[in-house]
Amino acid sequence: MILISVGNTRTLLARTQDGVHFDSTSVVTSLPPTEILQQPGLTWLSAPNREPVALGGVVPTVLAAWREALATAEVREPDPGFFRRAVPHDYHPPESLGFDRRCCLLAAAMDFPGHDSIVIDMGTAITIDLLAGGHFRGGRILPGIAMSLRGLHEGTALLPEVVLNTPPAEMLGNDTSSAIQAGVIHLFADALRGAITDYRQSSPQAQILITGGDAECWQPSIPGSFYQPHLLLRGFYLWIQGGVLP
Ligand SMILES: Nc1ncnc2c1ncn2[C@@H]1O[C@H](COP(=O)(O)OP(=O)(O)OP(=O)(O)O)[C@@H](O)[C@H]1O
Ligand SMILES: CC(C)(CO)[C@@H](O)C(=O)NCCC(=O)O
Ligand SMILES: [K+]
Repeated sequence: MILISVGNTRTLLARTQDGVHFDSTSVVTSLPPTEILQQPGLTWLSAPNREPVALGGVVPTVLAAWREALATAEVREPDPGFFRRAVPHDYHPPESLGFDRRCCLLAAAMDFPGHDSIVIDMGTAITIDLLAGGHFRGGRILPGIAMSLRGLHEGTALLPEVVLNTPPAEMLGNDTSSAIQAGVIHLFADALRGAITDYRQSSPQAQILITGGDAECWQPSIPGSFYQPHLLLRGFYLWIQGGVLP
């Protein structure tokens, strides 16, 4: 099966035989799907006799462009009813819960039944969601790391665009760049730790699953967390399969 997941910054293009191992690459979401399909390295996406394509994401206009570009393929889109049954929730309105959050919650619910999970997705935006007793209890949406750094640069005259070092940062910065490093790294470290502490008041045993473009370098600063690079793809696969495993 081929999986296409449209994120705000990057679009994941993946292929799997078993729903466990994923061959994946990503392209910038702003590139038109027709151009992506013509890239030499991606012929498996557009080859004749191609396998079924699962399509999902969080950018409606880009999803529409993909539907058009894939017109001749067998395109499968996730069924909200299945999600609702697999991961009951009170999100309002229910359909507004982001596709990427749903995929990660579904993977956590189906792969770790009986476990409560705090699901952290560090992408363009960051989400910190609580799955407890098999139900999605709600979560937090934060600006992402790259977006926050860009915001400081674009909203001021004197702050440069900074590339973030790997956490931890020094407590006190003594030049502009170090002060931004200290500010942004501590902002997110404190936000993640705070959410974990708060959520564990109701779910003391909750495990921490962390995924998304910025997850790998942040995982070590969240003690006890598990880096799950393919959490979204795994959930997307399970969703499209309707929970039936091969
Ligand atoms: N090659 C890359 N290009 C852009 N951002 C990257 C790259 N690798 C890692 N990142 C980091 O990943 C973050 C974006 O995460 P991700 O790739 O999960 O975004 P996304 O798929 O657009 O997700 P979302 O659906 O949350 O918008 C950025 O904050 C950036 O720092
Ligand atoms: C929160 C993001 C941007 C995270 O990628 C995405 O899941 C999204 O656009 N969600 C829709 C709004 C919501 O989940 O409430
Ligand atoms: K994401």
